[in-house]
Amino acid sequence: MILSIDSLTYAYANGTPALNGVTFQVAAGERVAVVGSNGAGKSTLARHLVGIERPTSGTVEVEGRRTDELSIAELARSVGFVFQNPHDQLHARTVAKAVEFGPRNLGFTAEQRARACEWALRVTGLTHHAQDHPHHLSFGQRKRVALASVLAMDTPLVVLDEPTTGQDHRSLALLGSLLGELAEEGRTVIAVTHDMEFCVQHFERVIVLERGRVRWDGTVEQWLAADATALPADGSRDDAAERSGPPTDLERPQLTRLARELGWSAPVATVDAFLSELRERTPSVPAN
Ligand SMILES: Nc1ncnc2c1ncn2[C@@H]1O[C@H](COP(=O)(O)OP(=O)(O)OP(=O)(O)O)[C@@H](O)[C@H]1O
Repeated sequence: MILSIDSLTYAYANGTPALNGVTFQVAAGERVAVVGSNGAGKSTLARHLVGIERPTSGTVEVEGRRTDELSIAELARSVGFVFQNPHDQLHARTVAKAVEFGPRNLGFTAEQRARACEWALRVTGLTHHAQDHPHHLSFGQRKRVALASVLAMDTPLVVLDEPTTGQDHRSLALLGSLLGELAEEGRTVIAVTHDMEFCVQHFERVIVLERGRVRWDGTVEQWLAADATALPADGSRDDAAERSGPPTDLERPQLTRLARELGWSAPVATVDAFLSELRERTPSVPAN
């Protein structure tokens, strides 16, 4: 297992509880989407993976080593973290320098640095912006610079916090093919996201967080097909969650919800899958 989280509980200094007994493991090469409503604890969880936060109790192990025994610099060799807001990450005067910063800190040779940066700029579509000042780019482009600067560090685990925010259609396609490329290389990707279409298209496993707990953990197919009122992953009932109803259904893709409303049993999540199911049910709908 590249990541092993056991009974992770965390409360902020002001006493706000953010995580409550989170337990799951991730195998090398998996692509995992962490979803859940505002305040569920997703970003807090992501920050534990890079050591920005440390557990109040419980453990987080990356590549078999407990994160509370490692410095942030040591963890940076194993985990790359792309912040939700690129401002938190970009301090260099050019895009190229921003992307080179991490590999330089990790002690890459000049040749390794050049290769890693060239690749990271290319796969994020930024080669032509290498000499631009990051602050002169759009928000979506700056997010891709932040992504490139993490990819260039060549870590086995990459954690993305809301990667699709501010990305246009072309950039989303680029991000999708990049995730495919990372998977082929056997790198592990964990993304915190509110973007259900993105989650269904590019991830194989979904973890639903709710009020600091794991409410659901399974494959994308199981998640699409699951009953929205399913019990929490640990089999226990959370009274507070019960009172507020089952929010997980709201987090499924729009097309999945539409297909359910139409009474279709097959889980459908993309336009192609929807059309194919529709054509099967309604022969009068022309094939394109
Ligand atoms: N710096 C902080 N100090 C105190 N409480 C915080 C802090 N950051 C987050 N929290 C609280 O911790 C809980 C979990 O927040 P977190 O940001 O991890 O949720 P999230 O699932 O990432 O939400 P969102 O989808 O809105 O980004 C919330 O109750 C939030 O108000």
